Amino acid sequence: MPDNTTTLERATGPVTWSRARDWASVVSLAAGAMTVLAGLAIVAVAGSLPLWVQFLPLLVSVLVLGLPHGAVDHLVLPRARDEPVTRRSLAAIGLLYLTVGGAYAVVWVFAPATAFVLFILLTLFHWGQGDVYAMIELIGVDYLQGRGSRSLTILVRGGLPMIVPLIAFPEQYALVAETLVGLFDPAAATALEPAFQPGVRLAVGLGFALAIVAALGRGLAHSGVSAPWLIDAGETLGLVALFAFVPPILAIGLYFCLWHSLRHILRTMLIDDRAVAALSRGAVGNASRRFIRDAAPLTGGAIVVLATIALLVPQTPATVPQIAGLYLVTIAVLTAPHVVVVSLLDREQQFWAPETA
Ligand SMILES: CC1=C(/C=C/C(C)=C/C=C/C(C)=C/C=O)C(C)(C)CCC1
Ligand SMILES: [Fe+2]
Repeated sequence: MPDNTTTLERATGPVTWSRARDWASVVSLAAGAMTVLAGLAIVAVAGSLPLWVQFLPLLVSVLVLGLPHGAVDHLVLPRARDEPVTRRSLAAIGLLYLTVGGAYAVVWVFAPATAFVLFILLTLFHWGQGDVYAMIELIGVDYLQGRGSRSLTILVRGGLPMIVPLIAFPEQYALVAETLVGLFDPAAATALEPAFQPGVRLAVGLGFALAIVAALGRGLAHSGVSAPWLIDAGETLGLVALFAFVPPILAIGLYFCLWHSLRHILRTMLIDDRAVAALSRGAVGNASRRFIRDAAPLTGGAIVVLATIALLVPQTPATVPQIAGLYLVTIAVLTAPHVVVVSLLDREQQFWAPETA
C-alpha cells in the first residue's frame, strides 16, 4: 500500500486518521451494496420504467453528490500537499478548467461524434481511477502494486459502467449517443452505428469478460482468498449484474451518485484534517456540512456552465432526453479538467508510484 497518509498522520495522529478512514470504508462499502441492490430491486419490482423515471437519479445528481463531487477541485491539491489555498492556486485551477474544458467544448461543437467517444473513454479512465483509489485505500487490497495491474483494474472498474451497457442495452446506449451528438449535429450520429452491431458487441464483450477474469485471477493468485479480494470480486460481479440487468440511464445515475461521487467525496474528506478530526469523533454532520460549504460555490458555477451550454447548442433542448443530454455534455466538459486534478491528486498521494508490475 502506498505511504500516502504521512502528511495527515502528522497533522491528525494515526489513530484519528485510521478511525476516519475506517468510517469511510464502511460508508463506501454500504453505499456500493445499496447501489447494486437498489438498482436490481427497482427493476425486479417495477419491471419496465418510464424514461423520465430512469433519468431521476441523474437529475438529483445536479445538486446531490454528483456535480458537487468535482466542485472541491480547487481545494484538493493544496490540502493533499498540506499547503494553504492561495489566489495563485485558485487561478491555476480556474485556468485549467477554462483551457481543458474550453478545448473539449470546441471538440463537441465541431466533431460531436468524436467528442462522444472521447467522453466514454474519459469516463472509463476516470471511474476506473476512482475505484483503484478506493480499492487500495478503503478496501485495503494489496495486489495492485504495479502500473500493469492498476491499468488492468482501471479498465475493468471503469469498463463496467461504460462497456456492459453496450452489450446489454444497445438501444438505450445508441439513444443517449444520438441525443448527445444530435444536440450539435443530428446527422453526425450515424458515424457511431458500427459500434452497436452484434459482432462488435460480442467481440468487445468477450474481450471485457477476459479482462475481468484476468484482473480477479491475478488478485487471487497474488493474495489468495482474502477479505479484500472477496470484496473486490463481490463489487465487480455486483456491478456486472447492475449494468447487465438495470437500464443504463437509471444504473449510471445511481452509480454516479452513490458509487463514484460518494467515494470521491470521502477521499476529499480524508485529505481535510478538520473533516478527519470530525469523522474520528463520529461528528459526521460536521464533516458533511463542511463539504457542502466547500462545494456549494462551484456547484453553482457548474450550473452556470450548464446554462451557458444550453444557450450555445444549436438545437434547443425540448424533450427529457435532450435536457438530460445537455447535462451529460456539461458533465463531459467539466470532467476533462476534473480528471487532470484527480490524476495530480493520485500522483500526490503516490497512487502512481513508479513501482514495476
Ligand atoms: C447515461 C448513459 C451513458 C453515459 C454516461 C456517461 C458517459 C456519464 C459520465 C459521467 C461522468 C464522467 C461523471 C463524472 O464523474 C451511456 C454509457 C452512453 C449509456 C446510456 C446511459
Ligand atoms: Fe469524478
